[in-house]
Parts: sequence; C-alpha cells; structure tokens
Amino acid sequence: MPSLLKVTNLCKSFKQPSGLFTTREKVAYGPVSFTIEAGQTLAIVGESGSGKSALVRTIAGVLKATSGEIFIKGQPLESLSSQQRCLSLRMIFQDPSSSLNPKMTVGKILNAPLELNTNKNAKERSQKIIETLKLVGLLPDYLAFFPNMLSSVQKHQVAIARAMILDPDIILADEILTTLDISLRFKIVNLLLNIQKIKGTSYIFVAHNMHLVKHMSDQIMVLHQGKIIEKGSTETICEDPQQEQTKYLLLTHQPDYRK
Ligand SMILES: Nc1ncnc2c1ncn2[C@@H]1O[C@H](COP(=O)(O)OP(=O)(O)OP(=O)(O)O)[C@@H](O)[C@H]1O
Repeated sequence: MPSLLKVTNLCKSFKQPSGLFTTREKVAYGPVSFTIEAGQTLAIVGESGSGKSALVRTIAGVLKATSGEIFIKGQPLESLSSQQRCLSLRMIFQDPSSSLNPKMTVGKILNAPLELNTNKNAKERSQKIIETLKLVGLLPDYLAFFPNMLSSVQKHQVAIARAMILDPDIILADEILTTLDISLRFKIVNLLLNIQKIKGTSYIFVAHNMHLVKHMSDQIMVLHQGKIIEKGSTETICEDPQQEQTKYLLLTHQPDYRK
C-alpha cells in the first residue's frame, strides 16, 4: 500500500539578483525525501534559514518545486485537482491574526472552504461548521464573531477549524505556536493531539521548540542549510542525537539535556 505522503528528491531554489543584469540560484532546500503515514506526526526542525518553511509551503502547493516529486496515496500531487488537494492537505499559517480575514465572521471563514470544495447544501455546511467548532473546543456562539473579537488562542482554534473543516488527511503547520505563551502552546498542542486521536489526521510541523516537538511528534527531521542532516523516530533523535546542530537544538530547549 502506498504511503499517505511520499516526497522524493524535492528541491527548491530561488533566483536572486547577483549583479545589475545577472541572477544566481539560491537553494532553499533539497534534495529532500521522506514519507509519512496516516495518523503520524513529522516535526521539521532546524535553525533559521534551513529551508523548513519553503519545504512545507512547497508541499502545500504555495511554492512550486524546482525538481522532485510529491505523491499522495501513490498519486502525483500535480495530477490532483485543486479540490482533491484541499481534501488531502491543508495548511495552517504562522500567524492567525494575519491569516484570518478581519472582514469575515468565523461562520463565513469556515463556510468558504466548504462552499468551494464540497457539494454540501447550506444546512449540511452549517452542521459541519458547528461540528468542527465543537471539535476545536468553541461554542456555536462564535459563528457571529469577527477575528478581532477573539483572543489569540481562539484565533488559533478558528485557524485549526478552518484547516479541519474538510477533514484533510494531512495538516501542515508552519510554526503556528510561536505567537502564544507556553501554557497556551500546550493547550493548542493538546487540542491537536486530541483531534488526531479522533480523526486520524497526520501532521507535518515546523517547530523551533524541541520540548513541544518531543511531546507531539513520531518522527523528527533536522534540516541544516537545506539538507536533511538527521531523521528518525522522536525517541531516537532526542535520546541519541548524532549531529551537533541537533544537540544544539535540544540543548537550547531542554535545560535538563546533559549529553
Ligand atoms: N521567496 C523567496 N525568495 C528568495 N529566497 C527565499 C524565499 N523564501 C525563502 N528563501 C530563502 O530560502 C532559504 C530557506 O528559507 P526558509 O524560510 O524556508 O527557512 P526557515 O528554515 O523556514 O527559516 P525560519 O525558521 O527563519 O522561518 C533562506 O535562505 C531564504 O532566504
């Protein structure tokens, strides 16, 4: 049976000006290969500029890969319609304060993907919206709220609801916890773990905080200057890191780390 997500030799480079009339290729990451199965969580970690965001943005379809392939359940991602992609993969962006349209109510924000990607009628959409709000721990009262009426954690809950409303197989989350303080981070992590238990969703997480990564991921992939320098089960990577960069990441986020 094919893997839920298979990434093969994926590369991304950007053209950058190097003189008045010349450009040069700047490699953001690659070649990168990995697989993820249903219900698993992969954490992508690495120092700033190592290519984490560019990688998840490519998988989400926001960036076009320079080379390499992405397969969902054995099918090339490019062969899927935009509707099929949305039903397979949804992205949660870094800062919900800027990714939620301030002019739309929570109800409209959650209705939009259903209207665009499903054949549900108004009643079915309304039921799905209420069910999804419940899944993320919000009451139906929030349907009429605008984003500026929500606390930062509630904005995260709505961003997660917007990603979950189509019941995707995979959620891509790019440093979604950085704007929250530590207790709220754990609230959101626990919410995501609970959703995973109920729905079997797979997550790909870009994260800096190794403590949270340890708490919620099954696999860790460490990027350094666009290359995978270490990859394995969370337990193995955290207990026996092989690379200096991995040890440094663990050291900076785990005061009790002694290796
Ligand atoms: N749109 C772009 N145009 C040109 N170069 C880019 C672009 N986006 C990213 N890069 C470059 O690609 C490399 C990887 O960037 P990326 O944002 O993926 O790193 P990151 O690991 O997510 O960093 P951070 O943790 O700071 O978000 C960097 O050198 C960056 O300057």
